[in-house]
Amino acid sequence: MDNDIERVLYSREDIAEAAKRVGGELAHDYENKTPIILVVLKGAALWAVDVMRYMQYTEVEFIDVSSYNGGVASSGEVSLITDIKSDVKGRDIIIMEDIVDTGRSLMFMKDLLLERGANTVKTASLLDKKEGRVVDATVEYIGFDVPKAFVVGYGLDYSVEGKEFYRNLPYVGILKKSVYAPEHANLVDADITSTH
Ligand SMILES: O=P(O)(O)OC[C@H]1O[C@H](OP(=O)(O)OP(=O)(O)O)[C@H](O)[C@@H]1O
Ligand code: HPA
Ligand SMILES: [Mg+2]
Repeated sequence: MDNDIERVLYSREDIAEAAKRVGGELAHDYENKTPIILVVLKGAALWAVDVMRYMQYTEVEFIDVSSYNGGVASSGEVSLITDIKSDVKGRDIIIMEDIVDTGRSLMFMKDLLLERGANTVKTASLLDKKEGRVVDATVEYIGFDVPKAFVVGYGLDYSVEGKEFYRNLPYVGILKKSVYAPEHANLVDADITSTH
């Protein structure tokens, strides 16, 4: 799998430091509050666990939304796969994301939560790809500002035909173009699947 990575952007140690920093900021800003950490499945699971260790009181909820039905481009439509279990009315919500790219997933969730009467909705994302934005979605707590490239690792996947790859890499790196656009290299499909 490491062979499919063009360049490592953030090491395991860089990410641990970012989680400590963001967790500290959240602990400070939500002192004496009872926020709900809303983990966006599946990609944000690793980052969310790291960050919440630095916080005091939190409740944890999960939501699963999807807009990348395989491949490297947003389908443009966000679908709600699994809804939140608890009532968010009057609550302070911290959305935990691995990446905010076009911003569509985040916008979809913010609208949903505010419509249901959440008191505040803020976002803590491992990565903020500002150059990818097509809607006006803001991230309040950012691990790293990431350049406009398809990145994988530390929760972020590249999926082909329902199979997910690279989520378990302990770092974040740029995926080689030859993996998803074989015409850019001397690779054929068979080589791609055999490299994972
Ligand atoms: O800003 P956007 O362009 O909407 O992209 C960001 C979203 O895309 C990814 O999720 P994905 O749909 O791939 O689901 P996954 O986390 O299960 O891989 C990522 O985890 C974010 O939720
Ligand atoms: O760069 C990305 N990598 C993986 N998943 C993503 N979902 C949105 N952007 C990305
Ligand atoms: Mg994905």
